[in-house]
Amino acid sequence: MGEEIAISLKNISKSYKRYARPVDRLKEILLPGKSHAQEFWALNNINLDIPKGETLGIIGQNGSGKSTLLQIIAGTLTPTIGEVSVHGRVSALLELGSGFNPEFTGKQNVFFNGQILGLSRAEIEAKFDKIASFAEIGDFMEQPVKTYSSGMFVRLAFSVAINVNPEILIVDESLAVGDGIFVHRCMAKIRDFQDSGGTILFVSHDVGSVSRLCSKAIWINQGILVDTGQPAEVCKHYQAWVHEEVNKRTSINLDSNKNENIAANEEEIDLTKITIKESNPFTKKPYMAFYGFERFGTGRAEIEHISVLDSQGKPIQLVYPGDVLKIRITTFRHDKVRKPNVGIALLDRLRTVLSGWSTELLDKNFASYWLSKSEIGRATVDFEFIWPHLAGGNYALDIAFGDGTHENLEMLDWIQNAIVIQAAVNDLVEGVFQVSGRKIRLYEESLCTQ
Ligand SMILES: Nc1ncnc2c1ncn2[C@@H]1O[C@H](COP(=O)(O)OP(=O)(O)OP(=O)(O)O)[C@@H](O)[C@H]1O
Repeated sequence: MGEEIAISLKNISKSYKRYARPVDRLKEILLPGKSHAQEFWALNNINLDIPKGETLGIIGQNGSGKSTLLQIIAGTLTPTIGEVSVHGRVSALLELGSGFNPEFTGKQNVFFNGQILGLSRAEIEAKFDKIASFAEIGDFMEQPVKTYSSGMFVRLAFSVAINVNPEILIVDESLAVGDGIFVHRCMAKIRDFQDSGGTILFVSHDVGSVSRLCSKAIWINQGILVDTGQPAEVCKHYQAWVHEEVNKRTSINLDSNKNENIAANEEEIDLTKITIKESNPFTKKPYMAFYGFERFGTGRAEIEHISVLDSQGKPIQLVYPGDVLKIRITTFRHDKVRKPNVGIALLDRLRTVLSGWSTELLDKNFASYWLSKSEIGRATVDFEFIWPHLAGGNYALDIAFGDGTHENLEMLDWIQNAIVIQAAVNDLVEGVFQVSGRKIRLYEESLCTQ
């Protein structure tokens, strides 16, 4: 028997009307029959089957069509073309508190929302205390929601969404508005919901959360489904593309070296072009090393070589907590680099960034004494650090070479998964890492019985 499908989208397209000027909208109202609008396709021919129990991550830049897609699934928008079938009760936490009436009190909104979700009054009454206690907004429950802070809004909205026994839960980044403790409580609830077989659609720009939480991911760009698959893979492709885009916007002095692979306003994204670069876009020559690795950047300077060494400078295959590691990165500048900045990021196998640091972060003056010798040429940077008490397994390093500062950086060369580090442990590590300085003390009280 095949897997049970919770949501099926067939050839879904959605067009919106767009008016060049506000007066065009008015003209259309006053003179019906003649359209003054332009047709804008926010979604284009989306085909997707989401099995029951899946946690699907949806990524894409602003305006790519994610909310439109979710609203179609939630039933608050109808597609212009195509068929949607949804099996199960959908509870959507879309945009901050949407679906709440600002004039109603929190309590009235709980009832109002519950009814929209198909619950009877008696059912909502039975759940009300649970909803109120999870939201923890106290007396504000009796106040109109227009008086709520954005954090209170999201507390109540999430509490309603999760406590109405949905079968499909749609959550977007508005959760991040909550304070740290609340976000933890929400994540615990989301995990319980996953464990109980619920289907989740999770929209986020944070690729780390998508990799950690989701069993599958899709990437939507300009209304087109450009990638679908394992979350870590899809996130990697998306990040690669984001970097290309950032470079396109910030690139300077590159007019004569435009990479014809990346046509401006390219309609469809060809993943083979953006993820694996065998030749340097600046020199047009094969990269000096790392053929076939996923890398991106303008190529005005590149990473030539990376090695993982121990404190004595010997290559190291296996690391233990407490070992001193040196990541030796050799770079080559083909062109003038104003502020060289090398960075490394340590990632787990789900591509969660565990830690990241750069030459700029460790030493503000690093760039200036680096450049004291020559404009074009080779330089080697050693990143030395102590391997943390992480659980055993494979960890990856992304290595980046940029021109500029953290806020304004031209990515010259970024190599994903440039190095994989095999980590071992001497003792059992419960969880992701072992906290340091662990001690136990016993204070026993003796009770004298006479
Ligand atoms: N009611 C509307 N009328 C006209 N255009 C719209 C309407 N709603 C959305 N759009 C346009 O459709 C495109 C997709 O919007 P959508 O909100 O679905 O994107 P998104 O990926 O959710 O963006 P974000 O990450 O910023 O929330 C955008 O270009 C947006 O301007």
